[in-house]
Parts: sequence; structure tokens; C-alpha cells
Amino acid sequence: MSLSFTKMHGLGNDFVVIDARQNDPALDTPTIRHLCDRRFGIGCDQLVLLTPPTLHGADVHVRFFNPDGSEAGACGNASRCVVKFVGGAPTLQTAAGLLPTARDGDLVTVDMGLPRLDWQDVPLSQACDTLHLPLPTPLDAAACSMGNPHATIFGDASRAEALGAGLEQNALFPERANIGFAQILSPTHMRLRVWERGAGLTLACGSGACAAVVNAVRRGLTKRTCTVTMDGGDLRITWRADGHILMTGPAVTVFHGTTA
Ligand SMILES: N[C@H](CCC[C@H](N)C(=O)O)C(=O)O
Repeated sequence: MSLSFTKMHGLGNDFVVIDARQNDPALDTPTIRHLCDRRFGIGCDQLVLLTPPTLHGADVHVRFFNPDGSEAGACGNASRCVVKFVGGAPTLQTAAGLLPTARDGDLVTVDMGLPRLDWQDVPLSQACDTLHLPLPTPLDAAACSMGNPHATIFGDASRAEALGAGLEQNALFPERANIGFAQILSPTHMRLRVWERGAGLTLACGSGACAAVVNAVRRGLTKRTCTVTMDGGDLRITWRADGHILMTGPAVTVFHGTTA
């Protein structure tokens, strides 16, 4: 069965977007893993499936899948791409909730909702404020959820390749976790690299950028509005006084295609 798809990216975090609003292709896990494979399939960091909304107020239902076939509750860069794909400023229905959006030229803003700060909502396997992780040198680390689990390790951003895979699977994270490595450059600017759960090191991670700012603000390391510089480029993150997190950045359509 051939599938139509659109290849998109947000700061080099790339996606295969499948519009299933008219007909559901019933993608099983092996098919998802095949489509995400950069050698045997199309290749992407996440596969994004659009289906008709089921909640009042939503314009489209969006699901995110990692290349290992696992489903993610949030995907910030992909959410911006869906806004561009659908057009206008749709409200996205995701596992993390209803996400209102806005456009300003080529930039897209997604209200990523409220972070989940309680250890049981991340989730963690035990209550802890500072994460006790096997790091070569003692570094501060905090966790929260954006609808998906994120740990942020404060120090330098260069350790993602060396430490990411082991930390992703650490027993502290019963559902595994996305691991952000943050270097604070100023109260309004950080460098971030993210080893993503089920995907590995990516060029950018939108929900990871949101989590890193939340964790940095909680530690008194940055202000509530912060530029997050990742390998693929910058996102503007604001943790609003009402608790909502706004993420602003680009979304790019690369090509449209059909599988064989
Ligand atoms: N690239 C995505 C994050 C994917 C998260 C996924 N790896 C998970 O299992 O939570 C972003 O821009 O937020």
C-alpha cells in the first residue's frame, strides 16, 4: 500500500507527516519503524500522524512516534510543523492536551501547556528534587514532563553523545526519558543538546527546550523568557506567569512524496 507523506523539519529535527484525516492507513509498529528508518525507509526523527479531532475545540488530532516505534506524548518541533502543514493557527489535540497556536510570518508559536513538575507525573521511580544519575562529575539535574519525560543536566552541552543512551534507560525513569544537556550562557540564553528517548541525539528538541527552561527557572539559572540555542538553531521559550509555556520557532516543508 503506497502512502503519501510530507517531509518537514523544525531546526533540523525532522519528521514524516502522514495526513490520515480522510482515511486511516492503520500503521502498525513495524511499519512505523520502517518508515522512520533512514536506510530502508523514508527516514526521520519522528513520524507524525494526523487524524480527525475527537475533542471539542480541537482542529486536528496529532500523534507522534519515535523511530523505535514508541509513542511520544509531546513533540514541540513537530507541533510547529503540523501548524504549517494544516495552515492558519489550528488548535492541536495531543496526548499532552489541547495546544493553541499562532503564526507570525515564518515563525510558529505553540502553547505547549503546563509542565508537570511532580515526580510521579514525569514519571520518576522515586521522589527527588535533584536527580541522582551516574555522571562522570557531579552535576545538577532536574526533571519535568511536557507530556513526555525530560531530564535536564546542567553543565556543558558536549556530553550528549557519550552519556545520552545510558541515561535514557536509567532506572530513575520508568518510561525512559529524553535527556537534555544544558549550558547556561546568560540569564536569557542557554545552549542545549538533547538525547531523545527512542530517537537518539537530534539537532533540536522543542519539548526538551521547554523542559530545560522550566528546570533552569526552577533552579534560578535563567529568566522565564529564554533563547535556547541547539545544534539546529534557536527557539524562543517563555514560561508565562500563568504557567503555560510558549515555544516559538520555524517550521519547514522539505518535500512531498509517496512510498512505493
Ligand atoms: N523532537 C521532539 C521530542 C520528541 C520526544 C520523544 N523522543 C519522546 O519519546 O518523548 C520535540 O521537538 O519536542
